[in-house]
Amino acid sequence: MSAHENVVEVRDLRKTYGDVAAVDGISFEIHRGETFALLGPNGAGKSTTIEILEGYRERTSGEVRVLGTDPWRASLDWKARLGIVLQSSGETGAVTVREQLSHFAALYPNPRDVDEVIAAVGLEHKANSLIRKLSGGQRRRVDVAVGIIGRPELLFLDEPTTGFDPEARRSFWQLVRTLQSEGTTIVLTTHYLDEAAQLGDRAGVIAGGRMVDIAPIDSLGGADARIPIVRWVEGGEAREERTATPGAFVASLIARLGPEPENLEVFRPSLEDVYLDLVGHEHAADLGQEVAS
Ligand SMILES: Nc1ncnc2c1ncn2[C@@H]1O[C@H](COP(=O)(O)OP(=O)(O)OP(=O)(O)O)[C@@H](O)[C@H]1O
Repeated sequence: MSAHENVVEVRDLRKTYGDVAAVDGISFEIHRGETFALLGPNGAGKSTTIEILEGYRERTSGEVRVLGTDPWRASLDWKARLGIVLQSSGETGAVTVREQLSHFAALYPNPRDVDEVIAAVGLEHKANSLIRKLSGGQRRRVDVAVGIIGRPELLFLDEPTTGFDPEARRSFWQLVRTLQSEGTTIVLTTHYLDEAAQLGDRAGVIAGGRMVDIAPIDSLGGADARIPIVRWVEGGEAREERTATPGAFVASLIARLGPEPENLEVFRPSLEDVYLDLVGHEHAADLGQEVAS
């Protein structure tokens, strides 16, 4: 069996801030050409991990290799092979969209065409607008454009679609699919589980600085996580049964309780259910906020 080429290799990574272990001994690999989603609640350690991979933050201990190099000791040539879309750029921009992209394009050895990138992020009609006059979602698209202008081998997308309207998210996903088809390796952090499911090949779930699961997205939580659940109320009490044969189980309930068991429902746990189980229900409120915003 041929081994995957690892673009990212992390072994027992730790990062402490005083007494706080922001990242507490995580290990994972990312293969060339895959999209790896890093999931986890607020404060889980995702940004710290990503910033260490990008070479922005020094680790406390552990082994890290990104494109074969230790990011903390990497050269500018190495940096030119990465594309980075930070959580927020703080970009106020007294320049136009086209000027900004031309500026960044000039820093790379083999940049993409500026106008093609502007079109890819759907900003053709804003190419000559000052960045500070754009809406929040439009500025975010400029961040994405800057991230891909250098034709990166490895692209980091840290909550890329926060603030996008639904249509803009769909077109962003389309853009990511194009990058995937060109062979770009992508590290994505997101609180939108549908985004992870749409774009990710595998996901790592971090909680409290530890990797609680790492698997292809549709296998997260293990084989049993998506076994259907039957819920009903019996004698005033909520009951629940996990069963691979829900039809037969409901038939047995009907035989016992009559044709309409109270509050009967049968459902297969969604990715969100599996995720919440993995990170613990105390984090459900964080996710709720993200979904609602
Ligand atoms: N510069 C810092 N100094 C001290 N503590 C920090 C620093 N940066 C992060 N932390 C702490 O480390 C932990 C992990 O933070 P991190 O930003 O990596 O989480 P995250 O998973 O990216 O969260 P979010 O989803 O909110 O972006 C948190 O407890 C945070 O308060």
